[in-house]
Amino acid sequence: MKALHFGAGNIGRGFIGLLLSQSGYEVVFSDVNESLVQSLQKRGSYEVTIADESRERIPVHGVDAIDGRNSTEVAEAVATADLITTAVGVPILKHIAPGIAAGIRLRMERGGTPFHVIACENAIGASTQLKEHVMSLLSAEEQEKAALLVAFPDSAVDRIVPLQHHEDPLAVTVERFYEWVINRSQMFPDTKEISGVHYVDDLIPYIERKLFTVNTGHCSAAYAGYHKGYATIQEAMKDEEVIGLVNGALQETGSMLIRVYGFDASEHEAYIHKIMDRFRNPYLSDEVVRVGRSPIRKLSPDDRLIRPAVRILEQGGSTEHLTKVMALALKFDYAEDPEAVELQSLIAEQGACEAFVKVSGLDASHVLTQRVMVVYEQ
Ligand SMILES: NC(=O)c1ccc[n+]([C@@H]2O[C@H](COP(=O)([O-])OP(=O)(O)OC[C@H]3O[C@@H](n4cnc5c(N)ncnc54)[C@H](O)[C@@H]3O)[C@@H](O)[C@H]2O)c1
Ligand SMILES: O=P(O)(O)OC[C@@H](O)[C@@H](O)[C@H](O)[C@H](O)CO
Repeated sequence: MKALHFGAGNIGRGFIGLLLSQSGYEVVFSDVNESLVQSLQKRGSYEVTIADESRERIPVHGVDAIDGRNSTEVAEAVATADLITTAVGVPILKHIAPGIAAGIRLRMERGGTPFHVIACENAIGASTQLKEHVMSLLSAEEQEKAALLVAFPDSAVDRIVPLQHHEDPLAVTVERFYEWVINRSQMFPDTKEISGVHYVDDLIPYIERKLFTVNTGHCSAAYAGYHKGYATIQEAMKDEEVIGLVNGALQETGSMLIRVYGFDASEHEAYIHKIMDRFRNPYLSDEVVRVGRSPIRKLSPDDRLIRPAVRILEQGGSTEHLTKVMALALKFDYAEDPEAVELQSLIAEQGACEAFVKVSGLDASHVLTQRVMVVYEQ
């Protein structure tokens, strides 16, 4: 069984590639980073280290790589893979869509077997987004045929994998915890299961719980930590004010999630505590600028801040802490992050309110916009 995985980065190697390999797949990575591709081709293996007291080292053998810029090679790999996964970042999905569409065409011509494409990105409905990009490249007739050949089940992935600074470019250190949930109802029946994956019929409660707890809390620590001059999440999570903000934001999203999905309140509280402990993991060093990356995406309507806050307000709840995190996100001026640079220019040219309105999709008169502006000015 061959799995083609787009994105040989942190999650690609440290999570998805590892699990697929352990599940018996021969993993082929497609990446645009030439040196990464060459190292994987040359060595055919890499090592994952678990960030806890055990420092367990897990070898991943039998891997290969292709150059993601070589469209012929990508299409051929798509045409012959048993499974396709991605961990490239949501904005990159549209760039890998042409290769997938070309591979589907080849597969249709050759009468290939049905397969799944699973986007392992931090977004609601990432595989569905990828499907829309791919389908838009096929004719109406091809789309009809493709629907019988390829399905795009959505998924939720959770494992903290920081930026890696090892001598070995392929080595990757990850936390022990992981969770990979896939929407079974969007899959072809009788498909081989990936070991370690939790299959569910309704993914929405899982992806929202993950995104609005792990990622909401994480970016709260990142933006507050950056503002206070901390380099890592681990440093920021020693500051009582940051802890208070993270916990406050998670109590706000937590009350909303409990109300919408009927989660048990004490189990959800334990989930929050466990996540805050994961942020503190002393065996990891996770830079605030990684976790805060792409503030425009993080402040977009369906992401980890705006979507839960709007729903909380509709329920009559408090968004005091989330509002503060949004104002701090507007202050994230890290010069090496293209979205932070873009956001800061927007603020400089049009003012913070107009910039917030543009990225969040909310009106200037929306109560959330007004509250964020009050905190921002303070
Ligand atoms: N790191 C984490 O803790 C974590 C956890 C859960 C989910 N995620 C999600 O996983 C995704 C990847 O995150 P990451 O931290 O691994 O990022 P990363 O930057 O380490 O990896 C992304 C990889 O994609 C490659 N890439 C870029 N364009 C490409 C293209 N056109 N074709 C093929 N490869 C391409 C890059 O070269 C890079 O190697 C993101 O959506 C992120 O939100 C990350
Ligand atoms: O990858 P992003 O930019 O959506 O979010 C940054 C981190 O919060 C994220 O990568 C987490 O480490 C991960 O989602 C944990 O499962």
